[in-house]
Amino acid sequence: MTPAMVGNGESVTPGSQYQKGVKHLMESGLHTIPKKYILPPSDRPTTNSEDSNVAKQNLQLPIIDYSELLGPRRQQVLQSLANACEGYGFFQLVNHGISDDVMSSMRDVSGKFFDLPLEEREKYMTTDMRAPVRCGTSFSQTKDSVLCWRDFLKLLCHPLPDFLPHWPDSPLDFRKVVASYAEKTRYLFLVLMEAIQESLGIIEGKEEEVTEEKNNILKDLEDGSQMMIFNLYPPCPEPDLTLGMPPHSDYGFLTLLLQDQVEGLQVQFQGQWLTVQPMNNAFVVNVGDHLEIYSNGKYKSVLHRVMANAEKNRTSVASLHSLPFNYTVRPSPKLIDEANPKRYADTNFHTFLAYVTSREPKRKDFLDSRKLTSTCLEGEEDKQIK
Ligand SMILES: O=C(O)CCC(=O)C(=O)O
Ligand SMILES: [Fe+2]
Repeated sequence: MTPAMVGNGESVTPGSQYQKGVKHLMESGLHTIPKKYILPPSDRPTTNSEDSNVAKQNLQLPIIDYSELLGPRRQQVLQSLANACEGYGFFQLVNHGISDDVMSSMRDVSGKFFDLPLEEREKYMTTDMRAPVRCGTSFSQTKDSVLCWRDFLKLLCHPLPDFLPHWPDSPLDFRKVVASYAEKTRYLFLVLMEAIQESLGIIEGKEEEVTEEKNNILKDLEDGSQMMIFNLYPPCPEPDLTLGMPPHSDYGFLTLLLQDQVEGLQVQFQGQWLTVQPMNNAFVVNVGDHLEIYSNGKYKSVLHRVMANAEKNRTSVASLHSLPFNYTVRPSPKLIDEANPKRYADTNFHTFLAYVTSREPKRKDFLDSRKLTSTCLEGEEDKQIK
């Protein structure tokens, strides 16, 4: 995910009439969308493929059964996990052990937060990317030349005691519900990362001797960053002219997404935009840029976007996980040899910030900027960053 940015871009700078977000805009009673939200025809949702109907086709994502991952079928599930991460960059995670109650409480508090009066939400509006709590709108708020139909709340979550006191204390049960959900999703992430490393052949099965690499990366991920992103896509009077979120890939290793029953998420699959069918209480999990780098390109951080719709509010909550912010992400040495040279330059949060604050982020351009060409030598990596 490319978070909102610090900077002097002209899009939603403080004082702009759009700064208060699309929910606020809609409450003023619009019947058409302001010019600032209208995409050029080539970027509009229904004209992105030759056949406009294609955009409405559904995509059946691979399903990973978490409970089976922990049982005697682990090896088969690891193979399915590898296929999903290579072929789709996405899967649905079912039987994950987080109760329906917890999932629905999370959807509830998220809806209630966006229902708070603007004066309450406004307290958290900032463009400081390092703020522990950030309310905002669009995608890269200060850089987007065309705005998108989305409001958000972003919370840093780990270590919890550092951040919890900064979180909104309204609605009443917000902190309690989100803290419990954050810890549970974090645990799932760590179990998934262990399985993913096993599926990549980086670590051996559970019974085997613990390797050096297992110690390092899993330990680092345990101390890692977690950001919770609450998304609100209010009904849009002209959904064919804009998007809830533009095509992008996610920052981090994995994103665990909780969506409601309203369709909207689309994934790029074999050159087409396909809609992910909501599955009750499942997580949509996707590979982020850092896992693509760590796997040296084997697992794919895939473009996705969100459609706006005319009738319904849509909400989603994305939990993004990675290494601690000051750590470097690099391809695993276990996946590099003469036949598989290193394909990505080392990267960290600073590199990312420097990149995204200098331009309007588009599609997967940050990840692309980290790719090494076959002739690029280690020592030349820095040239690519600047
Ligand atoms: O709302 C969604 O379904 C997707 C959200 C998303 O892609 C993100 O927050 O990075
Ligand atoms: Fe995303």
